[in-house]
Amino acid sequence: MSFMQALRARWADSHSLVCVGLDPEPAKFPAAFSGDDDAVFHFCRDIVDATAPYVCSFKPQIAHFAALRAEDALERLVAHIHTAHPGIPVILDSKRGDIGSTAQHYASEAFDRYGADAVTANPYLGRDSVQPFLDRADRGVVILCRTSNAGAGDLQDLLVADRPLYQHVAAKVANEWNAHGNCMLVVGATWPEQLREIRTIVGDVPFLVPGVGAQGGDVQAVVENAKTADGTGLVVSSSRAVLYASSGSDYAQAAAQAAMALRDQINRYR
Ligand SMILES: O=c1ccn([C@@H]2O[C@H](COP(=O)(O)O)[C@@H](O)[C@H]2O)c(=O)[nH]1
Repeated sequence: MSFMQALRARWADSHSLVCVGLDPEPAKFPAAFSGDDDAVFHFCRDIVDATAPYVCSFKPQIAHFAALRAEDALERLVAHIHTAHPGIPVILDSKRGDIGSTAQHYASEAFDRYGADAVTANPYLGRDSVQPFLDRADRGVVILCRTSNAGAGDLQDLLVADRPLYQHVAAKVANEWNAHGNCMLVVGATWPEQLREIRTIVGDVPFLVPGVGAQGGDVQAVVENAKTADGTGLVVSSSRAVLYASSGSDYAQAAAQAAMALRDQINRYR
């Protein structure tokens, strides 16, 4: 089954558009993990197991593992998700992009080393830099379009032929780069108007939407502005608000509660 087929099946089976982001920060782990040499894996595994019933996907962010020299924990975590929770796709958030010969290795890193079902990619080197990802038709390619951060507009809003650059990215991905039907776009929850504009440009291309929870994005505006006609089309990602919902011994239950509450909040507006 391809990534897109798996995502659609999971949207239906879980009745959830929630993606839990896996951004380990040991300083925020509960006290029980102090002295645990494999704390990154154990903490993330507990979060995955507790939140799995409420999610359509998981999104590990690679820098959070690499900075801790925990790439091995990331490999084992993705393998754990596939084994313990088959059918839940994993989106590796690595925002890669380089000349084609190097991008080939980034694609292999995401899909062959880590076993991700999809990967985030940076479009600003152009199509050849993303082609090695696009060519893996069974995997997803999630392309940065209008990011959630405060400075997103510095470059993404620059007018090119009378349209903001992010709209060119949206149109190019939807009309040219999505030949295998394996593309998604990153559009931040913090930009409701842009969510609506981009949905108009790209039809049913799914969005990965970070920025709810810790970044303050408005869930109602996200869903109402960016869902597709069938009430799907969105992978709404939250990391810190779920992972660190409690720093006590109830961390896993608190994470499950936060994921479930986000699922229910989203579903109210679908
Ligand atoms: O535009 C973007 C693209 C990616 N991210 C990533 O998503 C999570 C957000 O974490 P929260 O704790 O839910 O704020 C993080 O991994 C970012 O690197 C993004 O925020 N915005």
